Amino acid sequence: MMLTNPDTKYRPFSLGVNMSDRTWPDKVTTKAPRWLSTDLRDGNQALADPMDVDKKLMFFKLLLSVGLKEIEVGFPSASQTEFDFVRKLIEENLIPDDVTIQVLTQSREDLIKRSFEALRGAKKAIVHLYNATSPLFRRVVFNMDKPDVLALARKGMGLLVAEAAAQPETEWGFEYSPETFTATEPEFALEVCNAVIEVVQPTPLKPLILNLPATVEVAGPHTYADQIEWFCRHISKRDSVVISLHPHNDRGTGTAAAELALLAGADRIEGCLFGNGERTGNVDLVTLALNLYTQGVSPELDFSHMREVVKTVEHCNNIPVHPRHPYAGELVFTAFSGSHQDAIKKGFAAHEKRNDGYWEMPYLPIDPADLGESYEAVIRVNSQSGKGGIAWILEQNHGLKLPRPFQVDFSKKIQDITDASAKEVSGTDLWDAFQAAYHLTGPQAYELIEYDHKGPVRSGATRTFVGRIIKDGIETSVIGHGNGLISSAVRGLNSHYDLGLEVVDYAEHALNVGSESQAVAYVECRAGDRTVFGVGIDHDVATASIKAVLSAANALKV
Ligand SMILES: CC(=O)SCCNC(=O)CCNC(=O)[C@H](O)C(C)(C)COP(=O)(O)OP(=O)(O)OC[C@H]1O[C@@H](n2cnc3c(N)ncnc32)[C@H](O)[C@@H]1OP(=O)(O)O
Ligand SMILES: CC(C)C(=O)C(=O)O
Ligand SMILES: [Mg+2]
Repeated sequence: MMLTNPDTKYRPFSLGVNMSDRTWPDKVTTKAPRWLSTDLRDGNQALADPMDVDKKLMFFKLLLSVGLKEIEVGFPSASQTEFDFVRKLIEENLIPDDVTIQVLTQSREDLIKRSFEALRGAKKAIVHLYNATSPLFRRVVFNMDKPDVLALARKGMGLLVAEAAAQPETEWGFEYSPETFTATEPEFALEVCNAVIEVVQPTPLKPLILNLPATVEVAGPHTYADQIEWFCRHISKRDSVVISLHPHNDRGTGTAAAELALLAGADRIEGCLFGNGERTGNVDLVTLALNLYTQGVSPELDFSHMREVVKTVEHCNNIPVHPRHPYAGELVFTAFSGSHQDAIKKGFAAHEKRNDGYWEMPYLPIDPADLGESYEAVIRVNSQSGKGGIAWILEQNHGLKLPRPFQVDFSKKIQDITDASAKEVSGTDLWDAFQAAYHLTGPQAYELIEYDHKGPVRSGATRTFVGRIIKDGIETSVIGHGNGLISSAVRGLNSHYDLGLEVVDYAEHALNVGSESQAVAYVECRAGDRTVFGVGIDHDVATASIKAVLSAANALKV
């Protein structure tokens, strides 16, 4: 049972810095940060079955296709697989010149040496060393005082510098993480990082990466932003350090934390695609990048092949991407509900009319096409749907532009189907239902064989419709007079079959689907107190209109 009194079990976060003069809330992000993917390290270490070399390579290639330039490829001292993967990348020359690989190590001499062994012969590499700095870890995990922790960081970074000097053929970069940064006293985190700066002696041309992780997310995103702004203000040699973020998502605010901390002065973000990673995951690079994109800022990452990205990541991680995952889930561009569909349909029409390129679409913050998605999934129909969505699908798939009263009529018929089935109706089902509802397929009481239309083509002149119609299996000749094709046909049908049909509205348009050019005609008819609708499709627009009248006549039989 849930405790009613968490205050006897949990303490509120209290290591915040005093930042009443914070400046980040007024800032705007105008350029992409440096990105590092840690899918192959932090993501991988969180999998029940870590990736083998083949999967790591597949993921690595995917990251290259997305445009990642810094990739943490593993923890080579952890296992043979991790070591072998780094060797493979180097020995088989699989790392493009503009890409830098990074590896992680603890501050332990044997592990550091093994990491450098793994990296031998690399053109460029970043060695990333971490040790936890927070009071809890000092007390419980390391049994160390602050000076011991400082010494551990200094010693490890000193070893990195020495090992790098012994392998001068590689262009080295160094990264230091005070693990559990957000839960560390800010002054102590600063002291450790300044000590590391003393050891590494970075310069603006050879900067040190200081990665400030929310190893476990323990406070709100605004607190992380304050911590980062405070750190940026106080760190020595700010021009010689790259401030990197590494948010995890324990409170579900990893993305917010990264975005606010970026405003607070950070230069670089480490995370994983779709937020894989320890526990609730690392911050999601896809969401961060596309959040920038939809603000008109190029993230310098390419997700125009999103389905392929999702498929590969799902395969390598053996974890599905949630159907509602921002930008990537299979349902995120889909509206089932009527008012959303109506707004989207109107949005697309307005977009086409405006033709200024700007994306202003109700309910769709990004153009699915930018992610390589079609518009097919944008509207799907179930019992929550309305006429607009149904009309959209018929227009997208079959080119039909149903007049509004026709939309209302067909939507009622679909509602009956979805209410009865409690299921989604596919585009194919919708088309089948349309053809059946308006007698384009299936048994028909009235069927046109051929017709002729005679008489002077002049305004007000009487013309004659002569048609051969099959009615309930019996062929009949139908003759009617009127001042137009439709009126003469309707009169003919009324006098032969006593239908009492009256056309109250008519519409037609060309139908270009595939290579075929056809015409479609719609009629709305009254017969006594009944209103029926008819549709006809033919290569010839006049024939389409006769078929539409017969379709309405068929509706009277139902
Ligand atoms: C927040 C993060 O993601 S940190 C990265 C975590 N990733 C991983 O751990 C994945 C790879 N790790 C591994 O495969 C293993 O932990 C190894 C190979 C690195 C080390 O394995 P082992 O030598 O068996 O050590 P094990 O992990 O059990 O214990 C950790 C020891 O290292 C110490 N340690 C932990 N972190 C660090 C560090 N950053 N620097 C120095 N020592 C550390 C611990 O205090 C403990 O010391 P103790 O044995 O004196 O108590
Ligand atoms: C190793 C460090 C950067 C880490 O993964 C974390 O603190 O979450
Ligand atoms: Mg991490």
